[in-house]
Amino acid sequence: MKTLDDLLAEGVEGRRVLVRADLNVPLDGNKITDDGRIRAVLPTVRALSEAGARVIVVSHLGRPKGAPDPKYSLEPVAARLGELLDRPIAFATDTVGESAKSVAASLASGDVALLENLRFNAGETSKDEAERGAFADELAALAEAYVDDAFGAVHRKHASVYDVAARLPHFAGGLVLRELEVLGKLTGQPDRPYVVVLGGSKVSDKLAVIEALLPKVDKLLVGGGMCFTFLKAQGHEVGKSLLEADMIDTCRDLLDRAAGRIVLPVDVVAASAFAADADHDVVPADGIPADRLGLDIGPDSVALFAEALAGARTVFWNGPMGVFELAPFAAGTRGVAEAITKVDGFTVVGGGDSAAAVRTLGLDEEAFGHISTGGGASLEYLEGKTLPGVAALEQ
Ligand SMILES: Nc1ncnc2c1ncn2[C@@H]1O[C@H](COP(=O)(O)OP(=O)(O)O)[C@@H](O)[C@H]1O
Ligand SMILES: O=C(OP(=O)(O)O)[C@H](O)COP(=O)(O)O
Repeated sequence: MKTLDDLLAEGVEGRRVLVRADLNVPLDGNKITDDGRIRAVLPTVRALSEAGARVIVVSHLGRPKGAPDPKYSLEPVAARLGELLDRPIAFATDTVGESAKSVAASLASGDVALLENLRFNAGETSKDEAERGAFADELAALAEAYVDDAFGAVHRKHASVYDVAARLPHFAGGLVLRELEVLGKLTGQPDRPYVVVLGGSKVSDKLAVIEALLPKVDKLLVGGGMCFTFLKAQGHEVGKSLLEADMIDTCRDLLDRAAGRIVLPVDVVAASAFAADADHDVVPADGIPADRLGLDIGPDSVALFAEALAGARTVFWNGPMGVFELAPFAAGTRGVAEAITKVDGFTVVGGGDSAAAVRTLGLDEEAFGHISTGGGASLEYLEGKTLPGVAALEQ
């Protein structure tokens, strides 16, 4: 795999370099609540800019539906990137249209541009190879070399992650290399007990991973939006909680095969609405009222999870235990995160929101062995899957 250092050694003065970053940061309106993913890619952007490249950064933000949606504009990210780099950033209001072309053409050596959200274009995430390829052609036409430093998106077979690499000389950025190196420690023979903690809201993505991960781990603790499909599979009512109805049978099968290694919450903070000021109570996990939704794990669950973590030698955590962005539902995430910081072993937390939770809840970042920018990407890597973005860089 060629790397950014190889590209820098070739010389980039005056060359247009397309940098795929994962700038999918959490937003509250248009305010960035955690800029960790922007900071993570700064060394790459800075190195290219200082070497005289014309740097064109691209990223997705959220999951817009293949068309422009102002809610998911990268404009606030451009402003923050400019502040952190301490230089003006040219922002294109489209990704491969007139604005992007004119911004790319107007860059001088060392200049940095950010293009609008890749996912405003249906071709980016299309399952149709020709449609994806056509979009990748347009992206590739903007530059002469491609650097992938979007670790958080390397598990996606998307145009900017996969197809564009086949169209330009391609190089792995420092963030991607470092993440693969550190996470590699978990793919061999991790010290045991090996405990994985899963939560968050990308339920269908992550349920698919559990199957492959289960034989490798000693305990799998499931909280967040993930746990309700399992609770339902055990025959409990989950009210209006997040539920992946077509995965209930899969969860039942996983519970049967896990022989007690899957640990579920025993209590839940159930709320009348998805809002900070909603009525809420701690209820038993098998007693969620029909008109309520579970927005956090309860204190007994935190204690149960902490007990399972206490003797662990290796821990991987992805996905908040609750809606930590709203204060009444942050205790579960905080409690489990604190338990992980006390583990005497190698601990990794991965995922845009999980890493943001560590920082915004004021936990000690140094107490974790590694904070990864990728949740789904880390999980699929741990699962032993070939990640499309990595495969594309290797070809
Ligand atoms: N019980 C729940 N119901 C709905 N959303 C939840 C619940 N628990 C956690 N979440 C949400 O999950 C989101 C993060 O999920 P995800 O993207 O899977 O994690 P990560 O970015 O760390 O990989 C957070 O925004 C959080 O509010
Ligand atoms: O936030 C991300 O992943 P994560 O929530 O698994 O950490 C990445 O930006 C990938 O986003 P996606 O899951 O919408 O493809």
